[in-house]
Amino acid sequence: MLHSKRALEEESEHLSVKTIKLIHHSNSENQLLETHHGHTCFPTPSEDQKFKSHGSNDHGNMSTERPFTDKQGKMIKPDVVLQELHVMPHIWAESRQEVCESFDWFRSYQGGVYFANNITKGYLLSGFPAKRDGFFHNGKLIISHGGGKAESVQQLKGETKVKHAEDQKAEDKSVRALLTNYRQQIPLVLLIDDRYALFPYNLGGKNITYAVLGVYNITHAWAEYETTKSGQKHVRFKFSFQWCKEQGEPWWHATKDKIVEERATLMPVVSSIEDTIDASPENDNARTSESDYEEAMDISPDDERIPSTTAASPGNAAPKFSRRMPVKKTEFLLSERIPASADRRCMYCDMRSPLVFSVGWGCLNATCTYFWRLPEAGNNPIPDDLTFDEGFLQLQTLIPLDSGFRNINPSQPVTNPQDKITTLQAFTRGMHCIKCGRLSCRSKWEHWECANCQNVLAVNGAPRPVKVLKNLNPGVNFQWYFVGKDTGIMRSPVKPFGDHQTAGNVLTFSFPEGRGQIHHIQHNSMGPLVRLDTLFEEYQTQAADGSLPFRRWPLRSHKLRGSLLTNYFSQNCGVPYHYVGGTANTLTWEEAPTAVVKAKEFIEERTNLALNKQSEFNEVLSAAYMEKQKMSFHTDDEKGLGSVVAGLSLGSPALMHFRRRNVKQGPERKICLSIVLRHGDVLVMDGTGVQQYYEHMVEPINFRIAATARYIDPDRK
Ligand SMILES: O=C(O)CCC(=O)C(=O)O
Repeated sequence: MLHSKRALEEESEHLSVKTIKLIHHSNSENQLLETHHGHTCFPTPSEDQKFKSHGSNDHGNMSTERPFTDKQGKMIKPDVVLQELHVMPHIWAESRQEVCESFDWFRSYQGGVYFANNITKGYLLSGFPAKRDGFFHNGKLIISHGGGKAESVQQLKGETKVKHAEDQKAEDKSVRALLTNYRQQIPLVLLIDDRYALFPYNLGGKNITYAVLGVYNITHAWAEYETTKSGQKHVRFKFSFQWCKEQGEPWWHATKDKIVEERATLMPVVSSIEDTIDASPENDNARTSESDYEEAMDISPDDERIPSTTAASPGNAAPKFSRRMPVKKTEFLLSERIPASADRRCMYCDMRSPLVFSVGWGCLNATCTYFWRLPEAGNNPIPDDLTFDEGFLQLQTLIPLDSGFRNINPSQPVTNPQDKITTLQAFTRGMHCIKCGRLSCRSKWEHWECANCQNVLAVNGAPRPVKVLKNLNPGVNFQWYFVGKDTGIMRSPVKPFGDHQTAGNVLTFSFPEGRGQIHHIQHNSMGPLVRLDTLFEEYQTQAADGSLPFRRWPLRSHKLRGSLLTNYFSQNCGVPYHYVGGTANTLTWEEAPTAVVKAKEFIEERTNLALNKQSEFNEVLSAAYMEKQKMSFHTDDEKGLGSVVAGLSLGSPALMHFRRRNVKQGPERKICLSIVLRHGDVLVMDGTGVQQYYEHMVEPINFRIAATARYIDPDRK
């Protein structure tokens, strides 16, 4: 159903029907746009701005020419000259991750509609426009389709693949959420990326991939039939979004001599801030396979809250994690809104639909038998070549914008928490640079840094003593390990070991068919705890002063726009480790921070004593996990890797899981072995088969540091 009956009844009265008059002045306040036959609506070309054809556009491009795909999916380059931007957007980014980690209003890594509790918070205008999408009044009125199910053309390994369209339904999650905003007149935030073909300005010229347009209200919602390239008709939901004028003029309207008033002068956020923790995007990791990557990106679109970067002002007390949607829950009656266009009730389905096209009124309720027909033209189908009705494209008077929407700039991170704890989830969120507007991920442990202008926000914390972390409950129903049924994994009896200084227990798990062993070297009360407690603090001190440069490194393969950083922070010493940062992330042993050198010594001592064999390591990857960070499934299949990999755990407990690799979904793909790693434990993966046949992941319960030692052939090719 297009609208609820009640909502439609409450909607506007008819207005006069006029056909749109084309005005040939681009970038003018009153500019109306032509609907091109069989193509997307786009601005009428001015002398220097010619848009020849708008079709699917799925390729990012930094030049002023925009690429499009033709009907066969072949790239074509129309002679589009984009206008220069005279100001930077107030909020912009180069990668999708920067947006999702730093901007409260859009946290969707995959879809274009970000919603929670059935309310849309952010909507991304990107490639794959639908017919009759439009950018009117220089972006104060935008017409776009509801998310998903569109026909799309993808270039995969040199091959063009067409993903066929399907009918959208009012119950589809993203359509449903957009309809809620429309019915309740809840504003939302529009963003664009550089693939959005209707934005007539050159984002690429300023290295902008994503830009936040601002806050809009949905003034109309309706359904259309769209004929796809393969000639089939599919239902598409369309929405018209109108700029909320309380924001002042849109930033892209600035001309050389008239810079638009800064949005910072708008009213501050007054919505309530709550201490709630939202689901962390698990955008891990450097060695992940495609399916893992997808799993890692699987953030619930029904996320309950709008996450906030942090609380309001620097230097304040405790960090706040999220803020609720500043929405009045009482349903707004559509009749209270000043109607702008002619709605009519369908005599067959009794539902109201707006008058959208100059060709005349037709029922735009997709479930009606007379959907997409013209009652005044013998119920003939609405033709494909359409122009918008002039009245429909007029700007409406909207209800005043709720104060909670008047400043959508992310608040600045808390840099000086009273409790000095700086490893909470809030500290993993990105920053919005107040100097240049860029959103940046927290990629460095020691501070936030703008990826554009290097503006720095210091973090004033203190090392966390291990005593508050090491006894945290891992939240599983086994104390030490879990072995899956029918996995063929055998466990040896607990074997104590020790000498005059140190002691512990070893548990060995043997994978079937000689695929290797896992040795869990546990510390016990006789273990070298003080030494390890000090080491945990030393790691933190050196990370905080930057002498141990913990970084989140870009993944080498992923499907997102821009770079994608690992979920955790890491630093490598010794032979470069290509999977995480390579040489850029590596210090030689001469330069190595003392914490790492001590960790390596401890791992060697412990491994040799417990397993009674001499292992030689020449590389240590240290990883630091703030609250909710993890390392997802991967294998250590670095070229030239020796057969023994041994990792020391410090800080909070963690769960380490193993599962078969290279097997399809099904029981064999399930986790076959889980081990609880505690402060001071060393976990040894023994045998090349462990990496060849299994993959592993680590999920810390809270703040944790790990040092994993390997031997890597320095002469590997
Ligand atoms: O955090 C850990 O203990 C796991 C480290 C790990 O899996 C790795 O470095 O490959």
